[in-house]
Amino acid sequence: MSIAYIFQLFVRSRLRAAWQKRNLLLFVAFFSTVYVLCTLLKDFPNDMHRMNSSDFKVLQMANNWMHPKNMTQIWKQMDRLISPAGLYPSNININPFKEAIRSAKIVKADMFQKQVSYKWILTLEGGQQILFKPILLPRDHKAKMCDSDCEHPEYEIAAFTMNRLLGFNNMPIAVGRKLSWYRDIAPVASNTLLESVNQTSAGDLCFYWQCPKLENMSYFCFNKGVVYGSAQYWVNRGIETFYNKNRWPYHDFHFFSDTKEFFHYLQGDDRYCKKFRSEPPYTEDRWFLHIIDMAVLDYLTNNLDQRHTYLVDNSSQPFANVMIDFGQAFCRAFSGAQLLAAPIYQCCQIRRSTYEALLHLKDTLPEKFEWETEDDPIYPILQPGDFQDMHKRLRELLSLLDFCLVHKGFKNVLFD
Ligand SMILES: Nc1ncnc2c1ncn2[C@@H]1O[C@H](COP(=O)(O)OP(=O)(O)OP(=O)(O)O)[C@@H](O)[C@H]1O
Ligand SMILES: [Mn+2]
Repeated sequence: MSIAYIFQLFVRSRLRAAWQKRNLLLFVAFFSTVYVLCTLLKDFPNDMHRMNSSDFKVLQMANNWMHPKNMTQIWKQMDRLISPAGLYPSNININPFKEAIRSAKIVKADMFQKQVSYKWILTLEGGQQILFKPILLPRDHKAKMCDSDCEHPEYEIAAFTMNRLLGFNNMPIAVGRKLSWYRDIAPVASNTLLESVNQTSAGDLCFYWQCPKLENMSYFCFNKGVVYGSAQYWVNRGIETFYNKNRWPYHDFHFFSDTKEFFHYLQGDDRYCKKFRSEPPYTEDRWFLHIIDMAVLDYLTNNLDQRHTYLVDNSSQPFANVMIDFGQAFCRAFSGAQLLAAPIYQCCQIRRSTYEALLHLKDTLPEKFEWETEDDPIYPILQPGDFQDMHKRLRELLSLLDFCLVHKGFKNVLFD
């Protein structure tokens, strides 16, 4: 046996060992890949909210993530995000949820005849419902009919956007949605909804509706059956409005109050605030500071209609504050706007996070608002005049708060 032969045997055995090891490596690599893929898929779509927008777009293109089989999961996940702190956490990307509300297939459509505004309740694939308020009135503010209680659903979207930008995160997600009556609604509509409209020879869908404060009914049409409106996530929890002695304590701060008395309080007298603070549940900071947050959003959007609304748990106990009902906001006919800020300037107390969000938005509001709404089917959500009024009111709120900070000191005004 020559040395060359022994060497050859040695080389061959090394090569064979290397080959076997390679197989082993391949084997390990294959199963690791399968394991990693399984882990990723297990959390999909649960992990959607951790993605940024570009990840989301890639995923959308690659996976058809709004496939019917994923929808139940998406809605379940949205429900799981609800906590006493709000309807969704601040640090998540809500674009996937907005997209789902805006485009999931409608499987059932009905009129929603609670309260007074014209609205539908739509069930989406996967079982989630949305409150859909069709836009009936022209978008320019000269044609506003808010003083007749006819609603502008686009303001629900504006209010939602501000609620999010202020970090409240307690308004159900509201986005614009474009629907075709013929394609999306008629095939799944209840008889009540079908019978409520008449089709004209031109293919428009028309109906009469009573705006509460108008003497006669108004006539509205969806041209060629195209319907634009606000689509709002329906919170599947018990929801209640806080009434006290047949009055609404939050409203006592403004337009239900005696005007003369109010101007007295405008001079910096906080007696009314003290009285309010002494009545449960407003003795508790959490509830009281929510009223201040409501006043911030109502003042910014010039909204009179909001009441203190909250979710209850299974034992009917208050669980989380929410904000709803901004369809009559941005009403120029309402002249007592400064009264909407009464809880703020009379009590001179506010969450530090709300104050800081207002400070931040003072200079960034136009770009932030644009960023949040630019892809909406009813963009621009606000007419330039309405937007400028809102920005002006934001600066006014900061001046009111500056006054408080100077007179009462930071530690008495800002709550952590
Ligand atoms: N997103 C939602 N999730 C769950 N419940 C909701 C939601 N939006 C509204 N509701 C319920 O439906 C009721 C009517 O809704 P909303 O206040 O928007 O109607 P409206 O006709 O504009 O009322 P109003 O006549 O007071 O202006 C609310 O009081 C609340 O109980
Ligand atoms: Mn309303």
